[in-house]
Amino acid sequence: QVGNLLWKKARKTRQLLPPGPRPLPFLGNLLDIEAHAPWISYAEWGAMYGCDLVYSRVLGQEIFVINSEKVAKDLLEKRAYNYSDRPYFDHVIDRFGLSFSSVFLPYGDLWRMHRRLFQQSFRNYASLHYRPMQLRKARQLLLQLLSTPESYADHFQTYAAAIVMSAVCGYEVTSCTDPLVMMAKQTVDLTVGATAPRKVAILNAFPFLFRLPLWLPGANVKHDAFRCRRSTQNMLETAYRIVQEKMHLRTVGPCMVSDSLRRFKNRDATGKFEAAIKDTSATAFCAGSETTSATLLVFLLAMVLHPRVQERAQLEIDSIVGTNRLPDFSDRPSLPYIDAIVRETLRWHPVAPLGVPHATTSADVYEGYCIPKGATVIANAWAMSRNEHKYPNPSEFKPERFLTAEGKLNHDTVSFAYGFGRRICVGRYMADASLWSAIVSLLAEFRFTKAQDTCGKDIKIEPQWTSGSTSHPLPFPCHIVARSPDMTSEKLAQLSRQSTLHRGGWYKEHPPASFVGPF
Ligand code: HEM
Repeated sequence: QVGNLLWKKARKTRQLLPPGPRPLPFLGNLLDIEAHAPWISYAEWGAMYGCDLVYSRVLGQEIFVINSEKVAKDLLEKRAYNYSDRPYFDHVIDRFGLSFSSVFLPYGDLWRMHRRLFQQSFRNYASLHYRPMQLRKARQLLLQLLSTPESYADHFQTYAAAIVMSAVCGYEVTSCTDPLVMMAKQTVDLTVGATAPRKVAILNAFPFLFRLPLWLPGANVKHDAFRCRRSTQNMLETAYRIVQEKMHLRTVGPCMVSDSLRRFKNRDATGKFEAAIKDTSATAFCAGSETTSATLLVFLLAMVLHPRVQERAQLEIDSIVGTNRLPDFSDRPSLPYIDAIVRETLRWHPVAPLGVPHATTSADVYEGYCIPKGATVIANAWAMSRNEHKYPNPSEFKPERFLTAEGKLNHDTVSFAYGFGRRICVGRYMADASLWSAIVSLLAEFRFTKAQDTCGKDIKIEPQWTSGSTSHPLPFPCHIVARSPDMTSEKLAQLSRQSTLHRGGWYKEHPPASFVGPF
């Protein structure tokens, strides 16, 4: 009650509100926000008003944007009990068939059940089990890239999806035309488009758009919603069915679904619990594949634009690993520059620039500013990545930022790229290992340069970025070539087999105590 009164007063006087451009009646600040890159508008407001917390209203939605890690930690972590809900865009989430997703669940018992299912398989030590599989997939990625380098974006997507599908339901992806990969890709594309912040705000404010006849302009929303719903439904059923069939045939290896079913076999595996298993698997397919492949695209762009970084990384790999085998996780502690590249990639262009919005469960006051119950609270990872004090010349790609004077990794893990508090990304340990294994393997075997035109001149790259709930570079022209001039698929496959045999015992000899990861 007191919170509500305070909020009414704050809205009226604007004195207790964080700074932000004055909203128009009804539309609010819709027109002040750059549609393609809202994170840039919010970061600019922060700089303009000299405040790390800015306020905007968009079509009746109260939005508080956090532009610094300090404020994000103060609110989303230290006051996590109040900042762990999600804004409920009922019209959008339900119509697009996304209410299954753990990412959008309100903070409550069902979310806790989902989170527990994830944690059992993806917490830091549990995710170590997936490392041999991640390396195997990284080596498949090398082979695919060697045969069709121009399809690099598809290969990254297949790599990311193959890891998630293996970890979640023990499904082995064989090629980029795998039906489950195609299904996941279609669902992810539709979901990322559906959850673009501006679109969500508009559809939430004008739910009648879902009811327009299909021939009217703007009515494609209805069509998209239908496709998205059908696609997510397919995903939900498919993942679960695959595991059940495999369990029936006793061919399923360790994976999230089979582990959950086994762990809870004495419980009633129907109803709520069964639904939660289906929902978490489909969530992982969507949340885990797009983000990882998008980050690999950012990495590739950075390598093409920064040949010196690439050379230094390859020198490091050659001196530690040599050229007779491929790198593996036992090399990780000796390759700090590679880890610095992983971190700089996450920082240089965070693929979830606005994370996923949190929401308050009660009204709050922070540094004299009033934040109402049900407010949307966004952690602007993009603004955090542009912090000039922490990252001088932030638009430059400089992995050295993450190294001490002695060449060791510093303590900055760029954790803001994975969100904050109780809703922090539950797949971050697995994501980190997927990024590392792909990046180190790619650098060990390939050289990435600008493509050349018919006159032999470098083609200038002007990166175009996608916009939605995630952002990554659209495919750009580049030249990907094996470092060894006589490399063939057979030789690469042989190298991969040798490396696996050579280091096969490592995981047994090095149980979780040697966990090397960023968190
Ligand atoms: C580079 C890869 C990845 C990035 C950058 C990333 C980033 C994020 C971010 C920013 C959030 C929102 C956190 C918040 O609300 O504060 C999130 C949530 C989430 N991520 Fe990831 N993620 C990645 C990979 C993965 C993977 C591999 C999985 C699954 C296995 C996954 C599963 C999830 C789930 C389930 C949530 C929702 C958590 C919740 O609401 O409680 N992510 N991720």
